[in-house]
Amino acid sequence: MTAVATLDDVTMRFREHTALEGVTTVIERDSITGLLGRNGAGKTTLMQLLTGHRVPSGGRVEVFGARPFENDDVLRRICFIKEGQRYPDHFRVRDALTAAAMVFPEWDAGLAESLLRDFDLPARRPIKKLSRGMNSAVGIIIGLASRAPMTLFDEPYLGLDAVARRLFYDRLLADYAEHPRTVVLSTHLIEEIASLLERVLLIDRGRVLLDADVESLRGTALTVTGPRDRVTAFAGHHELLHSESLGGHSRAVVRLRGGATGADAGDAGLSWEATSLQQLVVAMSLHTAPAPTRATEHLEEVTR
Ligand SMILES: Nc1ncnc2c1ncn2[C@@H]1O[C@H](COP(=O)(O)OP(=O)(O)OP(=O)(O)O)[C@@H](O)[C@H]1O
Repeated sequence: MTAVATLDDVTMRFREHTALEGVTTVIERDSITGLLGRNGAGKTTLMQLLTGHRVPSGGRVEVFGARPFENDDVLRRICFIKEGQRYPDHFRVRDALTAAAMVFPEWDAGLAESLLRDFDLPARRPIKKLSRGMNSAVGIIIGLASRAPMTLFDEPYLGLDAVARRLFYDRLLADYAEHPRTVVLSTHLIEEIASLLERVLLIDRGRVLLDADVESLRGTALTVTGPRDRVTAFAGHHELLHSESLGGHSRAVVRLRGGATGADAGDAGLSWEATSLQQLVVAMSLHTAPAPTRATEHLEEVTR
């Protein structure tokens, strides 16, 4: 594994708010990493650190072996497509592409033209007159045609319809296969992009909750259902992420320990199914959310 970027014990504070705390991770060369997490988890902040838009309050960020902040040698190898990207008021679609062609050394004009056709974008229309989804498509075209060694997409699909999103995933995968590079993609549409991802970095309230190879995650999380006592007994041997009960029946999401498999759940008299990446992310994020009982206790304290 070769690292393109490393974050070492990184903290980012905004006055009294800590957006990231003790984040240590590696972004691998030529991989597609999904940056996941709930609203306000710290995904955009992490991308801003990787792209030199911010300097960490603590710890060290390195990209291509150096600190990215005000480092042209690093920054010219990075393309950052931000959520709701803005362009100069007078820019037409064509102007945005011409400007991008000057900024990115690996720019592929042929790819940009074919993407323009794919997304059905009018090259001469002023960008401020584009619909929200068309505006997002401009960012996606720039991100893909830049062929930047590290490309970051921060929730790139505001307003994009399902067909255009599918187009994005297909074109990304096809171009990535021919021109491997490092892609980091933040999204809430986990189910849609799960098959694209090679790595997943899950951030929860500023901390890393999961940093793993997607392949290695497969089969390690199960959703088991059955009589409550059996589910409880089985979950006791593994890491319980989430559970719900109705009458004497329970359903639980567990991360397996000790090389266990679905067959072990079957032997324990339970029904089981593999947990999808989305289910796993939701269960893990809920697992760390403040417990309702604690919130209630706090409320009671305040009322008293
Ligand atoms: N400039 C800032 N000043 C103060 N707080 C900030 C600033 N930028 C971000 N934050 C806070 O840091 C936290 C992380 O924000 P961030 O935008 O990184 O989250 P996110 O994971 O990208 O969220 P979303 O999925 O909603 O886009 C949030 O609580 C946010 O309010």
